[in-house]
Amino acid sequence: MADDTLSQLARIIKERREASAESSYTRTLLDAGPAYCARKMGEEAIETVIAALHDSDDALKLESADLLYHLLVLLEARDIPYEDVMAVLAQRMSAPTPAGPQE
Ligand SMILES: N=c1c2ncn([C@@H]3O[C@H](COP(=O)(O)OP(=O)(O)OP(=O)(O)O)[C@@H](O)[C@H]3O)c2ncn1[C@@H]1O[C@H](COP(=O)(O)O)[C@@H](O)[C@H]1O
Repeated sequence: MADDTLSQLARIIKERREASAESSYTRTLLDAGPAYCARKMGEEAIETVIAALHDSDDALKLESADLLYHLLVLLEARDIPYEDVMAVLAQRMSAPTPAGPQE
């Protein structure tokens, strides 16, 4: 279900390449290019860290949603299919788990 939501959002973001910039925030991000999208994602990552350290669970959920959206936009800006990232994760799940940090 959650994975389905992400894949649907990735599809909508791709479709927004054809939308008008006036009607679509995503289109304005894509028009600004990968470097701008990367900067926006970095800002959202920092806001997520701050929420994790100082804010409520609800605030962290909202920042996490912003972060996931901006990551998907960045992948689209770089023409990297969302499914390729999922394939990397799936491959890791089927591989032996690496050792964790040493004490
Ligand atoms: N999931 C999201 C989503 N999450 C976060 N955001 C936007 O990401 C921005 C968060 O960045 P900031 O906190 O920096 O907000 P900001 O200061 O307004 O942004 P800037 O002016 O600095 O760019 C906000 O404007 C949020 O509205 C999103 N914008 C769109 N979507 C989805 O993307 C799809 C396409 O949206 P449109 O492109 O708007 O049609 C739709 O399904 C939307 O629900």
